Amino acid sequence: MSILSTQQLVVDVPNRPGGTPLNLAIQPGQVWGVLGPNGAGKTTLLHTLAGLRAPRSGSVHLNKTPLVSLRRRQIAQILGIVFQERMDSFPATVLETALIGRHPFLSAWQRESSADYALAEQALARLDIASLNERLVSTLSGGERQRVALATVLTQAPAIWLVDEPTNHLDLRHQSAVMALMAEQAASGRSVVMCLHDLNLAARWCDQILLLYPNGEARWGPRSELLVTDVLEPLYNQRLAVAEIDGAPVFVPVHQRA
Ligand SMILES: Nc1ncnc2c1ncn2[C@@H]1O[C@H](COP(=O)(O)OP(=O)(O)OP(=O)(O)O)[C@@H](O)[C@H]1O
Repeated sequence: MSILSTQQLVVDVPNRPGGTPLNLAIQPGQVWGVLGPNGAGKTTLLHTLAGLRAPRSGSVHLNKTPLVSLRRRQIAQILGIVFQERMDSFPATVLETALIGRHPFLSAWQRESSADYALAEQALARLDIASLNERLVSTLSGGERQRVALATVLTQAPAIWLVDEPTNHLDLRHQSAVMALMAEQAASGRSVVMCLHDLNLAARWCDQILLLYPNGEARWGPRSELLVTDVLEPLYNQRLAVAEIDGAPVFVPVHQRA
């Protein structure tokens, strides 16, 4: 399995002078939650970890090789990304879209094999959208599109998942199912890094936490050290109440009256 690491990484957030250099090692089996207020740089970090955006300084390594020295295809054989925003510019069906997950493993003119189709169909069934296989993605609801994006990466079967808001647009049952899928991926020796706004999903499903502050500062470590009100209230500039439910902390914003 693969290790994604950063050495003195400062992400290039426009108009921000600097930030805490990140020295992270994302190990197989780990689920990382990246948390922070709007604009803190979560998406920018994810794009930098994927090699889609150059860092301000420092570097990202995939299995000790600098990401910049790898070809996109080599990266895509190991690392899968679920973006927050998607441009579905080509008319494609759900099944055709999921099959894109196999493209890093095919040569330029090679057609998908029956094994590739089987992987895509299994992934779509796992995301509960097998009945939509023939539908054009452009006709799907927001939650259905989100599940197609996740099924495409599941078809890719990467060792490292980078996921921007995995539960975007999903109803409660599918939120829970997708987080369980991420945990399952980690349990099978893969690693998952996901940006989250929902502290309660992070508290239940992530074991490592990275907090990004609007001024570029960062803290990271085990969930038990960082998902506490003393740390989270200043991060979000928001008072929180906390209770334990079903074995995990649940955070609720407390309205401050003027
Ligand atoms: N191309 C760009 N030009 C100017 N500013 C940009 C550009 N891309 C990102 N930014 C700014 O960089 C900052 C970090 O953006 P980013 O999308 O990484 O934040 P985020 O933590 O993911 O936010 P959110 O929680 O709202 O999704 C934001 O202030 C954003 O406006």
